[in-house]
Amino acid sequence: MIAFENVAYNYGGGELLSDISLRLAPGSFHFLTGPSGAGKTTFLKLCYAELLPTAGHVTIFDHDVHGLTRDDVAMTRRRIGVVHQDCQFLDHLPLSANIALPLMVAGRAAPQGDLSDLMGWVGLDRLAHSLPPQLSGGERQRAALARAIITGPDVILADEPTGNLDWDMSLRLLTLLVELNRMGKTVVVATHDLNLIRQAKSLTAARVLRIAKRRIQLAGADL
Ligand SMILES: Nc1ncnc2c1ncn2[C@@H]1O[C@H](COP(=O)(O)OP(=O)(O)OP(=O)(O)O)[C@@H](O)[C@H]1O
Repeated sequence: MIAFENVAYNYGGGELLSDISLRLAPGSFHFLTGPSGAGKTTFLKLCYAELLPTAGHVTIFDHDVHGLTRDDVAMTRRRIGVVHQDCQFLDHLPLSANIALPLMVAGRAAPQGDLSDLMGWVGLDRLAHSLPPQLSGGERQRAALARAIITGPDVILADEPTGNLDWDMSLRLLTLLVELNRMGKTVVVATHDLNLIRQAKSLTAARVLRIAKRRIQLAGADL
């Protein structure tokens, strides 16, 4: 689904990621961990062609990103839902409109039933008419997840989705991600939170990728 072959990335100050070869198989669940600044967000950006590798090949849905036209990138992005570390909303639009925004941008209408089902699933149905500044951190993160999946992507990339959340809310978000994976979605979650990863192991067969010294390796059972 997404494959890296001898990939490196360099912002200009030396290689941040080097010689990365891995494959994110359809329906897999991966955590990505590593110290702050190790390159987790950079790796995720390579997974949705926001960045192109400075060496090696990234293949997304069987297409090498170097050969993608701008239209191809737009099509590819529709199949990948991204929950950004610092999720931004349009503060003057109600939550339901914010969540439906990716569909509108794609020129598709959100069937009202589908939108309310999705908002119910993330537990935000009663906040459909609220404005983003009125939301708590956990509500914002669940809204960001709903917005990332409204187009029905095959892949969900979440960058520190539980960063500022308390444990109960982190678990709630994790449960949603695990449910999405059970529905067949390929999920990658970047996180510092080793407790969350341990908890997830009781819920799903997640693999853990660890970035260290510019390389990404499968972590052992010590987590
Ligand atoms: N656009 C950029 N230009 C130059 N350097 C950058 C750019 N974006 C990120 N970096 C640097 O690349 C390194 C890795 O950043 P990245 O955000 O991928 O790390 P991270 O593991 O996600 O960190 P954190 O856990 O703190 O979010 C950092 O040193 C960062 O300062």
